[in-house]
Formats: sequence, structure tokens, C-alpha cells
Amino acid sequence: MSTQLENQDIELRTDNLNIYYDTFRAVTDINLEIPREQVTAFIGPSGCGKSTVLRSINRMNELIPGTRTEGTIHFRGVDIYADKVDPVEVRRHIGMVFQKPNPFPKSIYDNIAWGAKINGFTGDMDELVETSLQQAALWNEVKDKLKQNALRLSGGQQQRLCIARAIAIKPHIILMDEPASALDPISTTKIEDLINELKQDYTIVIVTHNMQQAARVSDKTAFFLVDENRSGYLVEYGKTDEIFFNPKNKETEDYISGRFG
Ligand SMILES: Nc1ncnc2c1ncn2[C@@H]1O[C@H](COP(=O)(O)OP(=O)(O)OP(=O)(O)O)[C@@H](O)[C@H]1O
Repeated sequence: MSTQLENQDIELRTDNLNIYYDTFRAVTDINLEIPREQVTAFIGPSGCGKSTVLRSINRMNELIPGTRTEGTIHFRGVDIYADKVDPVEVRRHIGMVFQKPNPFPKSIYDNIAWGAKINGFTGDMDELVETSLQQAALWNEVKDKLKQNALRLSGGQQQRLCIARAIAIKPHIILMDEPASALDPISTTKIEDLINELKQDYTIVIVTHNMQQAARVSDKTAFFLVDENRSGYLVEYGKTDEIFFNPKNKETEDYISGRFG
């Protein structure tokens, strides 16, 4: 997939995105411009379609039978749902980290090396493993036990390993679906610090139920609600400071003040 940047500041754009599970329209007319090398947070009550939109960004939704996507998503100028585009290739550019850490039941080293090999990496594997672990702020904790099974790491370490695994493929975007919700406060802080570091090199989109977390880590925030048909829609999208402290929309204000104020 050869990409071309339309606008250097915009990494990805959705236009009139509608996503269905069979006949149920889970989200309606989502129009978003995700800025490059910044953090965008998706917030809103349960069921408003945050994860659905997130998964559509790297075509993970298609792995769920009965899903249908209308509208377009352009990543660096390329329509990622076009017929000629391979979804596996899309996922190489747009990686994902899930709510529950899901390392492979293999060594720490192999967790990183395996994905890179499958994706055709032929360079110095030791170096890739080290730099990926360093970027994920895990290297110092695991450098002496790279052959140990990853499942023996703590939950927070496992999640940073999953981030290292995503980074090793050298994506442009990392999608994170509630990446810290299963972790203790100290591990959560580490993940948040890491997100702040990573945005120097990556575009990050994060779903979170934690308003404080959205306020701390994101540059832009998208607030979703459901309409009378239970379909999710975008109420307001803008700079995080404005969404939290000076929202334009009454519904945003009510939600933020109820959950955050
Ligand atoms: N695999 C699926 N099959 C059918 N319906 C689904 C599926 N996944 C999600 N939905 C429905 O789509 C809507 C949006 O769900 P989604 O998980 O995207 O919302 P969310 O805002 O991420 O919720 P939460 O905050 O609880 O994770 C909901 O009505 C949900 O029931």
C-alpha cells in the first residue's frame, strides 16, 4: 500500500462512516480528522460505538461476521477500504493494543521477534527487540530475562510488551482500546507516561472510560453519544482543553461535569 500525505497534519480521515452489525447501525455518519503524531481520545457512555469506530480504523471489524462499513476512511490519502487494499497491509501501518494484555505464550524475545519476522523483517533482530522494548519503557525490567515466558510478567509489564510488539512492526498509528483499564494505578501511570513519549513518533487513538486519563494524555477528544435508535454519533470533537473546560455542546458539558467535574 503506497501512501501519500494529503495534508501533513492529518494522519487519517473518516467521511460519513456508518458501521452495521447485521441490520443494526452501530454508528452513524462519523466524520473525524485524526491529527498526526498526537493523541486522540474517544470518550462517551457504554455502547456509543467508541470501540466500533476504533476497530474500523485498521479494518479489525471485518473479522466480526455480519459487519458492514459504509463511508470512507483515508489514511495518508489512501482509501483503506478500497477493493485493491489488503487489510493485513492496513494493520501493518495501523497497529492495535487491546484492553486485556494478550502476549503470546512465548518468550519475551519471541513476542517481539515473531510478529516482525512474519512481517518480513530481515534486519538485526536483537537490535529490534531491544529498541522496541526501550521505546515501550520495558527494557530495563526485562533485559536479563528475555528468554522467560511473557506470561510470567505482571499485567502492566505484559501490556507494555504488547505495545513493544506493536511498535516493532513500525506502524504509523497505534490504536489503544482501554489499554490501562485492567491495570493498577502505578501501571496505569506508566502506560500514560509511555503514551506521552510515543506520540513523538506515532499517532495514537485511545478509547478510555477514564475522564482524567483522557484529559491527561490526549490532545484531541471525540465525544460520542447514542441517538434514539441506539446508534452512536459524534457529539463534539476538538482540542481536549476545549472539550473539557469550554465545550460548545450542552450534552458534552453535562457528561463531562457529571463524570469529571
Ligand atoms: N460483535 C457485535 N455484534 C453485534 N453488536 C455489537 C457487536 N459489538 C458491538 N455491538 C453493538 O454496537 C454498539 C456499539 O458498541 P461498542 O462496543 O463499539 O461501544 P463502546 O462505546 O465501545 O462501548 P463500551 O464503552 O461499553 O466498550 C453497541 O450497541 C453494541 O451492543
